[in-house]
Amino acid sequence: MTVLVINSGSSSIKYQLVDPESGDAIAVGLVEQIGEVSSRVKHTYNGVKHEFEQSLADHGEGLRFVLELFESVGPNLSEAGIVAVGHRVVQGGKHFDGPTLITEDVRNVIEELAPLAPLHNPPNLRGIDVARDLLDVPHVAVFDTAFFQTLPEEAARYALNREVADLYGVRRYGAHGTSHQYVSQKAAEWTGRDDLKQIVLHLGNGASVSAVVNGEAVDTSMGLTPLEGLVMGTRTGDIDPAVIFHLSRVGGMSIDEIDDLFNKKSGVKGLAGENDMRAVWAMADSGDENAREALDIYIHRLVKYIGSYAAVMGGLDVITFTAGIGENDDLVRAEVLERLAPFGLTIDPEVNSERGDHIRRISTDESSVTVLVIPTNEELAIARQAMDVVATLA
Ligand SMILES: Nc1ncnc2c1ncn2[C@@H]1O[C@H](COP(=O)(O)OP(=O)(O)O)[C@@H](O)[C@H]1O
Ligand SMILES: CC(=O)OP(=O)(O)O
Ligand SMILES: [Mg+2]
Repeated sequence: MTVLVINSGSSSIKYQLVDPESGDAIAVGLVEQIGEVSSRVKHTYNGVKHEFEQSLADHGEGLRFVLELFESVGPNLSEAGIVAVGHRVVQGGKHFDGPTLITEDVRNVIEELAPLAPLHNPPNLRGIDVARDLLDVPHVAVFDTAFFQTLPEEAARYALNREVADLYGVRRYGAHGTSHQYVSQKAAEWTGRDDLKQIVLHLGNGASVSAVVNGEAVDTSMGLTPLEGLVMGTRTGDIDPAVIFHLSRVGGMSIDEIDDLFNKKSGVKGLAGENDMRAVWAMADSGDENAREALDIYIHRLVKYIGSYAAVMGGLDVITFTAGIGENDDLVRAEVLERLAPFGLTIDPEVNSERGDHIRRISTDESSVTVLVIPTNEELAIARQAMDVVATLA
């Protein structure tokens, strides 16, 4: 019994054929640079990595190519015992508080919500359409926003005119919820406690932080769209909204140009010229002042959120780092935690510099807060949630 999981990002598709019970991945793959002159595809099956360079105009073409790879390289999908396809969908608005069977109506709601995740929902939808066309099994949407449906009103509502906000559905929906939920549950299991005050730092290309009390989210940094909050690979995160008025009135920029600037040309890339943290550290090490400043701004924003979420929760037991940067970048972790030393956080540098896919505690026995590194696994979480829906269909 297997589930095919499709995670379409703004310019990539991550996919896994996974056994939801054991958690074993039978095949995993990644399509990158979709829409550019040449896209890169990596497909791993039976321990062998197959790589391709291919022109793939959009996510639909990308997914078709992937499904053909399963035929040519394997495993053959018609013999793989697929019982469901799980789709990551970033924005579910107020409509969905859990995994949902994709019907025509559900598909149309995901389409209507596209303006609230313009970089994510359209590719999510292309993946859904192509996969539903080619694979005749239940398709389940797992929403990034679902875990944040419990946010208290004080965290979810902006101090924006109530009538306008309600008319246009303007509130904070959050994102990356599947990861925040998976990782916070793992932290509870690891510590053997479910009464924790936790901060989860999901630091990938997109990045967000959540405050979780007793397993429920009470605040998170992404808002109406995945643009709010932390400094990200290419996104500004928090910024005074008056910057938009200024760039429009004084800079003569259009709304679409500002949207593109904030989402794709800002963040670490807009400050340092590169968005991969490995490149940014290398630049900073060789004396590039803009790169060093980009890191300082990135770390400053993280420290600010950690402090404010500890205050919101009235205490803090566990901080967990996850996703590409959170799991792999020991220098970011060390600099963030160094700045929290006045609050009694102490770090074990040796454990912090360990590499690998294992859960580890990087704080010392004496530390006032337990600090963990926990690899996220959105694909496994999506597969298991898809199975929960399939179980209700029998
Ligand atoms: N060894 C590493 N050291 C530092 N940063 C890393 C390392 N590996 C990956 N990253 C960072 O992780 C990012 C990708 O994270 P990921 O969670 O896969 O993002 P997304 O899901 O948004 O594509 C890269 O852009 C890079 O900055
Ligand atoms: C919501 C979001 O930012 O997702 P990603 O990190 O995959 O871009
Ligand atoms: Mg991601």
